[in-house]
Amino acid sequence: MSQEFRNQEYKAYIPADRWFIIDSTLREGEQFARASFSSDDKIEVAQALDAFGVEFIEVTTPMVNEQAAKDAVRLVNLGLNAKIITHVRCAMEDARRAIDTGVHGLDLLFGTSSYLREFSHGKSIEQIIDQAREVIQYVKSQGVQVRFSAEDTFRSEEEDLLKVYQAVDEIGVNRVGLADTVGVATPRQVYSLVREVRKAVKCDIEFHGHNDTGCAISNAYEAVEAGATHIDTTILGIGERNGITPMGGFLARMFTFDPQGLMDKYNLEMLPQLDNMIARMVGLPIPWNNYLTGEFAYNHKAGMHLKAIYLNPGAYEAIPPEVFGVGRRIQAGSKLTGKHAIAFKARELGLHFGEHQLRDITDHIKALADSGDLDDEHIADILKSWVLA
Ligand SMILES: CC(=O)SCCNC(=O)CCNC(=O)[C@H](O)C(C)(C)COP(=O)(O)OP(=O)(O)OC[C@H]1O[C@@H](n2cnc3c(N)ncnc32)[C@H](O)[C@@H]1OP(=O)(O)O
Ligand SMILES: O=C(O)CCC(=O)C(=O)O
Ligand SMILES: [Mg+2]
Repeated sequence: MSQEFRNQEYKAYIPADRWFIIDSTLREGEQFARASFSSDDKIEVAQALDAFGVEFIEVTTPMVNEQAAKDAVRLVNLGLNAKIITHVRCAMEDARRAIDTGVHGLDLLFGTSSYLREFSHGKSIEQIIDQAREVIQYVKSQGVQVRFSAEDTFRSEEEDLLKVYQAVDEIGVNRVGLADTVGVATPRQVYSLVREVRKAVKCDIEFHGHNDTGCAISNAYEAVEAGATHIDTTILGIGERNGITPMGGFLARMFTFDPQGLMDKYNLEMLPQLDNMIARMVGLPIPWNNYLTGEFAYNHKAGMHLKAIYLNPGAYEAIPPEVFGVGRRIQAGSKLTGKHAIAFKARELGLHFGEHQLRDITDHIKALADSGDLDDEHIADILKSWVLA
């Protein structure tokens, strides 16, 4: 099987050095129904993420309990290349506690939608800005990075958002964050709001997208296209409800624009290790249709596909599986198979058949497979018995 990888089919119009990953498996991911990471789990996850090459690791607020604070200290003390950031409410008490852990940055958030202003914290836009000023100035005075995010951005008024973002930009944040907290934004909305924010602030822009309506990956992609610099992901997409942008799916999306850039930046072949690690920790299997690492993500079955796949896998694969450390599955024994697939199977066994014989064998296999697929061993037995017949 020849693996000809046609790079010219990829248009590198979003270079991989234009964006960074903030992996939030140890923060948003802890909010997943089945996640409850022990201290040792957190160390294992952080070390794996660091070996993979993510630029930032976001961890749960130390306000959760004493152990969460100790865990943050332990993660910082690992001395990883990835920066450790903790995610806290925009409140002095939280900021002080976070600074005490020695983290490299604080991700502050404050809800700006009418829902959250009314039912969460009860603050007006002016009060949010005043409180943000005090907290941001304090964090900056401690010499660590600071980001301010308007929680529930996409159900907030644009006028309020721009007022808040411009205010925190002037106070001196490193990044502003746009959060699709309930996963309601469309890709076009994300693109257009990030464009507006891009024009309004000097600092970097982060995007955090939930997957309630299935747009988390496309929204993250649109955010980058519109000028976002940092994307929040979690391994397998775990998070509140049905989660956020999954790291693997996001990387698959971005790989198609700049394959070499991604390969230079991350140890992509570690992805199955990361996905398996989180599947084990949350006690669930990797979904069968998961991006890149799902059991059937690289399964090829229909005869028309198999013919081309044998000649060049790129014919039916956007991304070569080996780049992400996974393999392809050739399912040649189904009723949808074709003579080319059977001929390739025969050739693998050193057998060659004429056109008529091949047609007969294929028809025989298709007829048998009508009552259930044949595995490779069964196909091989049939091919060998045909030679002897
Ligand atoms: C969309 C997201 O994922 S946001 C991140 C969510 N993460 C977490 O909640 C982390 C885990 N949480 C916890 O351990 C706890 O909720 C704590 C420690 C943060 C707070 O616990 P409690 O004091 O018991 O409060 P509780 O969780 O019931 O209520 C939330 C409090 O945060 C306040 N709050 C909400 N958003 C903000 C904000 N951006 N800045 C400041 N305070 C805020 C609410 O007003 C409420 O305080 P109140 O009781 O004075 O009204
Ligand atoms: O802080 C942020 O930007 C995101 C917070 C969050 O998890 C959300 O809004 O869904
Ligand atoms: Mg979230």
